Amino acid sequence: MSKIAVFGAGSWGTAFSMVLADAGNDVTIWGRREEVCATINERRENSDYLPGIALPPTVTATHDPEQALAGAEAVVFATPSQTFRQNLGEWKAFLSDDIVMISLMKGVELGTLSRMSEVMADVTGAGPDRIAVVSGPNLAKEIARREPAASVVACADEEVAKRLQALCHSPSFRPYTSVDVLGCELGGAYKNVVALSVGMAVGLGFGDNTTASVITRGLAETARLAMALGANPLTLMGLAGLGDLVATCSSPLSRNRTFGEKLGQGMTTDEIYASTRQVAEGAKSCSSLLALAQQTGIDAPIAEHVDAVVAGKITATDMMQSFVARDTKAETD
Ligand SMILES: NC(=O)C1=CN([C@@H]2O[C@H](COP(=O)(O)OP(=O)(O)OC[C@H]3O[C@@H](n4cnc5c(N)ncnc54)[C@H](O)[C@@H]3O)[C@@H](O)[C@H]2O)C=CC1
Ligand SMILES: O=C(CO)COP(=O)(O)O
Repeated sequence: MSKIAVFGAGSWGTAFSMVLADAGNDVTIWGRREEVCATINERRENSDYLPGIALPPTVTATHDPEQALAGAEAVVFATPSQTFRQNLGEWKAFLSDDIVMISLMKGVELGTLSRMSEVMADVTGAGPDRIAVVSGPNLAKEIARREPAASVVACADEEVAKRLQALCHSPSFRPYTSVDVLGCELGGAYKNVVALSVGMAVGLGFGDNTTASVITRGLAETARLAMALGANPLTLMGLAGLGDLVATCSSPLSRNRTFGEKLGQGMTTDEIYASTRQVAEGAKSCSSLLALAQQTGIDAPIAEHVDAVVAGKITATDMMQSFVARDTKAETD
């Protein structure tokens, strides 16, 4: 039985802990709030994030990072992206020199424009063979209900990816390997921005033609940037690209789509932040992805418009009108 540490006792950290436990591992969650850890240990439930879901006996929680990491062969990170660099700086002292780090996070850092694998490399000095990501159509609540789903485990070292794949292959969770860490991370971060714009369309009362058009152009925009940065185009057609984009943009469970829906209904960004504790990564990553696209010389109208709506510079209605009115061009340009 392998011991795995999972940092982050929110929706996805907890649901992925269940996957790891179902796959036969002994899992220790590090939680920021002691009361959440106590509930997990005493009531076998994370009532704040996954109420009504019974946790397997091999999942326990602690607020002590050293204790969480003791004897762990891999550590999984599932906290918000924008604070991850600071968090990891605090946890770094407890990481062994050979531990493999896995990011579940779907954001790009503001300012540095770093992906989470790059933050892990910067902060710890670890090489690419110790850095991996898991990304795919994996809405936490559905995973926690053990509904069948697939995902991608990406690491530049294929042997490491295969080892991690075996660690998280459970009866309801099917991981595929990839060596395209960049493609998986950009697919995961960009789909949140596209889900914001789809949510806005839904909030404005538009139907399936509108959402399908935005989803498809969102995939084109994601692929344009990711390929310019060196991603394999097939990654964007796969689970961490199209798969996650479809799941997130279609599901009322998505926090990003819901955030967009509220913007479409006329709420302001501050009002939405005040209404939920859960992270909607796209509301921040729209700025970093836009900056990354500008730096790379890539046209990114969806990121540009979502960023402007989130910043309160234009309305969701302005965004939709502008999408249609933009200069016309060939679909493949
Ligand atoms: N929920 C989902 O369905 C999925 C989420 N993800 C990604 O996983 C990451 C985590 O998301 P969720 O677990 O859903 O978020 P969440 O909002 O449910 O939980 C976030 C967790 O991080 C903790 N946290 C918040 N601020 C913190 C800070 N400054 N320092 C340390 N811990 C902090 C919270 O207490 C909470 O335990 C995000 O990047 C998200 O995009 C990826 C796939 C699925
Ligand atoms: O990444 C996700 C599903 O794969 C979850 O999306 P949200 O963060 O929008 O809830």
